[in-house]
Amino acid sequence: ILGGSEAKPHLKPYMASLQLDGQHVCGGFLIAEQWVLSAAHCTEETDGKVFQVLLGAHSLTEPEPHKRLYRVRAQIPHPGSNIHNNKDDLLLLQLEEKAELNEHVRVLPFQREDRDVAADTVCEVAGWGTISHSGRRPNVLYQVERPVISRDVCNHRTRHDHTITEKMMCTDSRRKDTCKGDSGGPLVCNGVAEGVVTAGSRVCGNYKKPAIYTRIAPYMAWIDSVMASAAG
Ligand SMILES: O=C(O)c1[nH]c2ccc(F)cc2c1NC(=O)[C@H]1C[C@@H]1c1ccccc1
Repeated sequence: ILGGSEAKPHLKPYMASLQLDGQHVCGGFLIAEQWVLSAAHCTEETDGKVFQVLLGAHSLTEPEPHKRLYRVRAQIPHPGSNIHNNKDDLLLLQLEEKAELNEHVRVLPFQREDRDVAADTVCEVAGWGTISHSGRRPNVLYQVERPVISRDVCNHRTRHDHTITEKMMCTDSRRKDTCKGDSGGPLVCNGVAEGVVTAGSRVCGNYKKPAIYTRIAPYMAWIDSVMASAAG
């Protein structure tokens, strides 16, 4: 997160850290007791290794009473996701067991109505991603508020040049922005998850390259069917 601030501990109890060998790789968030939503690109350089999911954390390094690392039973990237573009950049992770819900671990509802969030709506995004242009990695959760920008502005030739589909959305990236390591985390607007930070590599904090999110509502049927088919 660039230009943001340390999150108030445990005010985002839905946040997940996807880890490999104890290292944070990407963000994610709890959409059901046994399911975390993240970004498919985050599995690219993991050569088939399975993530572990840290829930209930504020600090990645300090011991905290409600922090718990969960094993993952299944990792399901959206079938349309691929390494060449940002399309369908979603990843569902089924935890080995239901997460123990409490003040520090909670499910975040996602938007089920497929309608664009109005431009200029101020949303918030959090993560353990880089907090400086030099690539400094925080050990605590950071957050930042960002206004939504219209798809037309985001698709401008000098911005993302018509690559933003109706299943994506953008936020202004002038100074305050998401960055590497924040991918997979939720864009929360009025208390509801509207988007997932895409994990395609992009420059951060440059107003000419707005942040891109996968909108969640268009994938409601896929999410529900995966969770229903693997239930039990
Ligand atoms: O965050 C992303 O956009 C992104 N996209 C990917 C694609 C493949 C992939 F193997 C990883 C990623 C990845 N995450 C990262 O590189 C994480 C490791 C780096 C990081 C940054 C800040 C703080 C901690 C760790």
